[in-house]
Amino acid sequence: MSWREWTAADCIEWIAPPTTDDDKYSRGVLGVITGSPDYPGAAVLGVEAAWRAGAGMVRYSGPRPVRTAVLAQRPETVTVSGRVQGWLVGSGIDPRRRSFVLQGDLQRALASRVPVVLDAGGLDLVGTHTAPTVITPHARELANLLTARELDASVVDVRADPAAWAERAARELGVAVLLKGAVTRIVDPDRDAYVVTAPTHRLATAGSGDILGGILGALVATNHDALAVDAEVLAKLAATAAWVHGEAARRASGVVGGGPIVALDIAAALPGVIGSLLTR
Ligand SMILES: NC(=O)C1=CN([C@@H]2O[C@H](COP(=O)(O)OP(=O)(O)OC[C@H]3O[C@@H](n4cnc5c(N)ncnc54)[C@H](O)[C@@H]3O)[C@@H](O)[C@H]2O)[C@@H](O)CC1
Ligand SMILES: Nc1ncnc2c1ncn2[C@@H]1O[C@H](COP(=O)(O)OP(=O)(O)O)[C@@H](O)[C@H]1O
Repeated sequence: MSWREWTAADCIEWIAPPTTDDDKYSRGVLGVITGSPDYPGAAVLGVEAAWRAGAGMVRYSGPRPVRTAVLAQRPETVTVSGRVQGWLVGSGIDPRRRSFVLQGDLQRALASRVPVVLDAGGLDLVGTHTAPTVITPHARELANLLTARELDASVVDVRADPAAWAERAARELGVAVLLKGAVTRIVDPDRDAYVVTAPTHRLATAGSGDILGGILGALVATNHDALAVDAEVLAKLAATAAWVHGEAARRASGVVGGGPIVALDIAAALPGVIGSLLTR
């Protein structure tokens, strides 16, 4: 299998600017089930990134205190259920502590025949999906997921040969895989394989992966028409999300002379990155 470095030029096709005929629904509605009383921030970060990456609407579902935190940061967010064209599920959820209500919401999302981004505490739901799905593990999460499926892999194994394990996971689980790291690898079950090399290690900061989930969720929602006719688009959207994420972190850090950034800084830099892709 050959892995190709994904570039800015590759991203352009997947960054759809709104047109005269668009409204918030046609742009793409992202449904988000993330966060928990232990990790409310993960929900705030993912929702913020989804808005900043161009979703037409973000619908958030989660426990009341988390909803309150999400709305405090981003009052544009809708918290009633309704039609969605993409799901972002799992960031900031502890898979061992999912409530009955949450379990029902997750099952409905996975059964809804709408494309899904599965992150963190939603990763174990892979296999119950009914539409094109991309999982976004880091090395330890991928090792845990594979081991739970009796495909024994340690974090050391995954780190030693991330490409092979990402490919194996895509094949065995029937989903696109975005394996996070300083080099992010994206592969789909039909073997399209892309690499995104992070332009800054400042990305390695808590909550950065939650931001990536929001970007990818927004891209899934805004490209719902293309995804409906070709599931392979999902790997390209995932590679675009990783590239945009890295570039936003590079820009955010540049503003402070190459210094430290926090996850929300990455989200704040997204409109500039997307705008400059559109004017290339
Ligand atoms: N502000 C927030 O609410 C935040 C919530 N977060 C959420 O916290 C939950 C747990 O996240 P973590 O996965 O960091 O779990 P933990 O912080 O519980 O770490 C679990 C284990 O995974 C290892 N690990 C973490 N990142 C790794 C990597 N890139 N490669 C290999 N091993 C790695 C750690 O060393 C640790 O042994 C997730 O649901 C996540 O979405 C995090 O994103 C941090 C910020
Ligand atoms: N050393 C590194 N250099 C560049 N990017 C990194 C590095 N380590 C992690 N990343 C990126 O930072 C993000 C971290 O996500 P994740 O592991 O989910 O953390 P969190 O759970 O705190 O959000 C991922 O996009 C990953 O690719």
